[in-house]
Amino acid sequence: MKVLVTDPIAEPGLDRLREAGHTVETAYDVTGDALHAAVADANALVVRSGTDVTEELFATAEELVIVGRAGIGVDNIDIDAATEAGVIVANAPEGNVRAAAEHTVAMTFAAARSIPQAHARLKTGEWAKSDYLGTELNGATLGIVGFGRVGQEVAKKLDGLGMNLVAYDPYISEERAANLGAELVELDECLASADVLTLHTPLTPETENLIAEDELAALDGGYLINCARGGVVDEAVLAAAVEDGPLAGAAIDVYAEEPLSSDSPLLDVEDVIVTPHLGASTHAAQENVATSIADQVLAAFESKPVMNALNAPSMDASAFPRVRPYLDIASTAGKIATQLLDGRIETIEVTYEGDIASEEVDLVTASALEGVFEPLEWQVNAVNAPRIAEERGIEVVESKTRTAEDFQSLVTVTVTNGDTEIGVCGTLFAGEDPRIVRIDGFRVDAIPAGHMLVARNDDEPGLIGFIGTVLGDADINIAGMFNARQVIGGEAMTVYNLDEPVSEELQNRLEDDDRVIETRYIALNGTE
Ligand SMILES: NC(=O)c1ccc[n+]([C@@H]2O[C@H](COP(=O)([O-])OP(=O)(O)OC[C@H]3O[C@@H](n4cnc5c(N)ncnc54)[C@H](O)[C@@H]3O)[C@@H](O)[C@H]2O)c1
Ligand SMILES: O=C(O)[C@H](O)COP(=O)(O)O
Repeated sequence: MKVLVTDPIAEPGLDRLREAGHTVETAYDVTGDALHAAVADANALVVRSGTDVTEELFATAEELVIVGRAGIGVDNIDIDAATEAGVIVANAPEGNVRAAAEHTVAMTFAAARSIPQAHARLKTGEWAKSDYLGTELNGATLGIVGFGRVGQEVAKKLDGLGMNLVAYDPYISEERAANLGAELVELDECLASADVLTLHTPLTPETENLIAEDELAALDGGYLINCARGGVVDEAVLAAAVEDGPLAGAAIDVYAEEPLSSDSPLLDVEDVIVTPHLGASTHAAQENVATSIADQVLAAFESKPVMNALNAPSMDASAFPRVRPYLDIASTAGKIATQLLDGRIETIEVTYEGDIASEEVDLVTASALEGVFEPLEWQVNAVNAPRIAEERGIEVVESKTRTAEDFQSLVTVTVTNGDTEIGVCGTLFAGEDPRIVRIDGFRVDAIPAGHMLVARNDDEPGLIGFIGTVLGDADINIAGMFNARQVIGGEAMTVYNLDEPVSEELQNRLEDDDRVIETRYIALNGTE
């Protein structure tokens, strides 16, 4: 597999990929056509914030399985386009949290005590002691906008230094905030009470320019710290607010456009301190995020759950071995059910019975959907199958019961069109041997692999012989067969495992016999 790395990541991450036998190609500062050419045959793309991963890039990157973001923010990656293209997007949301929080604390002190300004003047020989009278953080109020991982880590650190904490975050509980000593408030109250306002939200349509002229006016006399994302605060307005407006100062690590242009108004204002997006730049953080992303790339290559996938079902790695064997059986049951249903699929139900019902089954359901859509879509996988269902207006239902008749675990995929429904039920004998045990209410025992023929016929003597003869005349060997009926002399279903495919012409020959109601040929794994 080829892993293309377009932003610098730490060597231990690259080593992990190489040691697993993959080719690692680095292409830093590459954009436009050169980037498109480099990604064309890549199976994984690893980035930080420096690469724009766009819809156009996904259109070029036909071999791509995963985009790994060695860090937190994914605003540079078009996740919707990735999902459409069936590509997993994963980040490393924990590895640089401490580094980002430490940088925020450093920037808070730098702003409150004018450290960079005083430093620069002393370096030029000026002893400007009387020009700098700072703000003491002990006893001052810290307003935190966005109380997630980094915001909470900053809260812990600055609480320890004697600051009072208020936080604005519409998506967390008051209890969580209170446990960390912060009072959860609305944005206006947060701005009004803060001496230092620190931003820790992602950049989203909702947070873009969240802090503009009115908000900075409300922060009257305070400092603004942004180590989250450029674009959350309006930079021109901020520069003016520090230059001769309501703010005492600002410390900024991230910008709407990076690298920051040399004509940015932020650079002209002495009390706006700037760093070039250094929040995650510590040895420890870079090693953490690089190895985390390498592990996730390797998991994706091996079709294992990707721990921090943002657009695909993920699961606890320790539970995966219990669920893994059901992925194939669910996908196969989905394929068979779809091929047996006449007409458009309107709903898909995935039912879990027995032991499997106690597991996390998102991944199994995604696999069942992948199977259902496989005959319909050119490129479908567990990442985009839920999206395909949604786009087609197909309702997906998941249900669980703890009992499973005579089996340890059963997974049933049922597809419906109006009043017609086809359910295909699979299990694993002895925990590993896949079997289809029910099709449309008929109890069967079929090996779900290779070439299958499902025949519905009258339950009459000689019928099985007739089908066997027709197949034999066409030189098709029967590897296995299971016949089922619900009542004697009623309708029967026979499932054949064959060594060769069955042509339409042969199916017509079978169906020309009045006793044969219909036949369906299904090609499963291993039939290429
Ligand atoms: N400067 C750096 O190098 C650096 C390093 C790490 C993280 N970051 C950035 O820091 C930010 C926070 O990272 P994190 O790991 O804490 O993310 P997180 O997802 O853990 O937390 C983000 C928080 O923002 C909240 N939020 C979302 N929309 C909001 C809104 N409209 N108003 C208020 N709160 C809102 C969410 O509820 C969540 O609690 C991200 O943008 C990340 O990219 C920057
Ligand atoms: O979101 C992040 O993880 C940080 O902003 C770090 O970005 P970087 O990896 O480009 O330094």
